[in-house]
Amino acid sequence: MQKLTEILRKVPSYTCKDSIDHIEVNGIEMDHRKVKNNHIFICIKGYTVDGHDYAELAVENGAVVVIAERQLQLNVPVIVVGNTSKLLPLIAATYYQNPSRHFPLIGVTGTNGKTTVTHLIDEMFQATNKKTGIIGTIEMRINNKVTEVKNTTPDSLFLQESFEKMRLEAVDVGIMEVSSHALDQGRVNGADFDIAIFTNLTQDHLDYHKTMDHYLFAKSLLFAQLGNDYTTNKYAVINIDDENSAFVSRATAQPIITYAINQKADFYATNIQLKSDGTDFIMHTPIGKIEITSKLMGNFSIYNMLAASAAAYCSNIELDVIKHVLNHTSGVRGRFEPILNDKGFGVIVDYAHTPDSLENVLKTAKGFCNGKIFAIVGCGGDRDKTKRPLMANVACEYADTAIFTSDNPRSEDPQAIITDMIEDIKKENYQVIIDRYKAIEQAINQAKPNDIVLIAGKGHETYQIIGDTVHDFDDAEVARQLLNK
Ligand SMILES: CC(=O)N[C@H]1[C@@H](OP(=O)(O)OP(=O)(O)OC[C@H]2O[C@@H](n3ccc(=O)[nH]c3=O)[C@H](O)[C@@H]2O)O[C@H](CO)[C@@H](O)[C@@H]1O[C@H](C)C(=O)N[C@@H](C)C(=O)N[C@H](CCC(=O)O)C(=O)O
Ligand SMILES: Nc1ncnc2c1ncn2[C@@H]1O[C@H](COP(=O)(O)OP(=O)(O)OP(=O)(O)O)[C@@H](O)[C@H]1O
Ligand SMILES: N[C@H](CCC[C@H](N)C(=O)O)C(=O)O
Ligand SMILES: [Mg+2]
Repeated sequence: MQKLTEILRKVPSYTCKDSIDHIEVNGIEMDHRKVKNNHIFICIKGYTVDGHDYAELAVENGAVVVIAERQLQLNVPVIVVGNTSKLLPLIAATYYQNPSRHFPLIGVTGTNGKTTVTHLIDEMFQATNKKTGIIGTIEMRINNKVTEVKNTTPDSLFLQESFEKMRLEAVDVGIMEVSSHALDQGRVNGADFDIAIFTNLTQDHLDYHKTMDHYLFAKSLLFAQLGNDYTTNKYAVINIDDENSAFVSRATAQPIITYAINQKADFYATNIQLKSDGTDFIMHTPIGKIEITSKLMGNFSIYNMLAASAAAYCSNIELDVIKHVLNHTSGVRGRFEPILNDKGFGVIVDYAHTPDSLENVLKTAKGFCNGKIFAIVGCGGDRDKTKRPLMANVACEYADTAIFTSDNPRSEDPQAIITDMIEDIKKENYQVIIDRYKAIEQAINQAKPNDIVLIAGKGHETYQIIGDTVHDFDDAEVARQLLNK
C-alpha cells in the first residue's frame, strides 16, 4: 500500500472536500472495469466517452478515491484537478517510482520502420545474451513473455506498469515504438529515454494531426524529451536523408548520431546491391566498415538496418555482433514476408498502409520481378482519408494490376472507402473486390510464374475489423490456404 498524499506530492494544485491524509492505495486505474479494492480511479475525458461517467461504477468496484476535473457526488473523496489527462503520466510514474530510470530505454519514432527497427535492436541485444523488454505494434514482450497490446504505444498507466515489470525482470534494455498519437497525448511523459531514433516522416494520420507540421511537431517531442542531462549516455539517432531531420535535430540537446544513404553520415551505406533474395552493402560506422549480406529486401530496409546499428553502437554493442545479426535476421512478421509456395510466382505479405511505404515496397518488388505485379491494397476506416487516393495512385503506378479491397473498414462503409481511393485515379489498371479473401483469391488465381502478388496493409494482423466486429483474418494464412487449394 502507498500513501495517497505521497503519490500526489508533485501535483501542483488540487482541492478535496474531505481529508485524504489517512488514505492508502494499491493501484491506479483509468478504466472502471479494471478497478479493484483500494484503487484510485482517475476520470479521463476521452475521444469516445467521458471517464467521469464511470466514476460511480468505479467506486462500486472498490475505488477508495476518485481524481476528477469536477466535483462528483460520490461516497469516497473526490480530488479535483485542472486536467486529469495531463496528470495521468505524472501520477503513474510517481506511483511506480519512475521505473524507466533503472534501465536504458530506446524509443523509435517516425512514420514507417518503427516496428522493424525496434525488433532489429532487440535481436542485437539478444545476440549478446542481454535481457530485453520490447513494446510496439505487434506485442509487448518482456524477457520473452508476450502480452497482447491494443496500441502501438500504450497509455501512460499501462506503460509505467510495464516499465515496472521490466525493472522487476531486470531487463538490460527497454525498446519501444513511440507513435505520434502517444507523443501528442503525453502517453510517454515520465519515460526516461536514453536513445531516441527518428526514421522518417511522410504522410499519415492527418485525420488526427490535421497538418504535416503538427505531425512533425509531435514526432519531435520525443527528442525534446531526451533532456539536458550530459552525465548519462543519451543520444539522438537521426536519418539525415529525411527533409525533416533538421527540425527534429533542433529539438534535442543531446549528441546526434546521423545515418543516411544519399550522403556521408556517422552510419552510411555504399556499394548497395538490391537483389531478389536480399540486400548487400557496405556499412560505414565511426568504428569501421562492415560488409552486410542481408535477407531483408529493399532500400528502405537499409535505412532500418542503419538506424538499428547506430542505436546498438550507442549501447556499446560490437560491430561483429551487429554484422552477424543483420546477416542472419529474417526480419519481422508481416514486413515484406515471403509466403513460400511451389507455383513459380512470389507472394509477399507486407504492412504498407501509407503512400510512402506502399511506394517503397512496390518499387522493391518491381526491382526484381520478371513478370507482372498484382497489388492488393485497401485503406483503413476511421483513419486519414487524404491518404486514400494517394495510395490508390501509387498502387496503379507501380503495379501491373491493382486490386482494391477492404483493409479494416471499422465504422465506415467499405465501398465508400474504395470510392475515396479511386476519386482521383490516374490509371485504369485496377479492379475492385470488396471482400478481402476474394481479392487475394483473384490475384493468386490470375498470377503466372515469375509474377508477384503483394498483399499490402495488414502484415502481422490476424483480424479484420468490420463495423464493431473483429473477425479472424490473417493474410499470410489465407494466402497459404489458397496456394494449397
Ligand atoms: C484516438 C485515440 O488515440 N484514442 C485512444 C484513447 O481512447 P479514447 O479517448 O477514445 O478513450 P475513451 O474510450 O473515450 O475512454 C475515456 C476514458 O473512459 C474510460 N472508460 C471507458 C469506457 C468504460 O466502460 N469505462 C471507462 O472507465 C477509459 O478507460 C478512458 O480512461 O485512449 C485509449 C486508452 O489509452 C486508447 O486505447 C485509444 O486508442 C485507440 C484505440 C486508437 O485507435 N488509437 C490510434 C489512433 C492510435 O493511438 N494509434 C497509434 C499508432 C499509430 C501508428 O503507429 O501508425 C498508437 O500508438 O496505437
Ligand atoms: N524505413 C522505412 N521507410 C519506408 N517504408 C518502410 C520503412 N520500413 C518499413 N517500411 C514499410 O512500412 C511498413 C511498416 O513497417 P513497420 O511496421 O516497421 O513500421 P511502423 O512505423 O512500425 O508502422 P506503424 O506506424 O503501423 O506501427 C513495412 O511493411 C514496409 O512496407
Ligand atoms: N497503426 C496504424 C495501423 C494501420 C493498419 C491498417 N491495417 C489499418 O487498419 O488502417 C493505425 O492505427 O493507423
Ligand atoms: Mg509499428
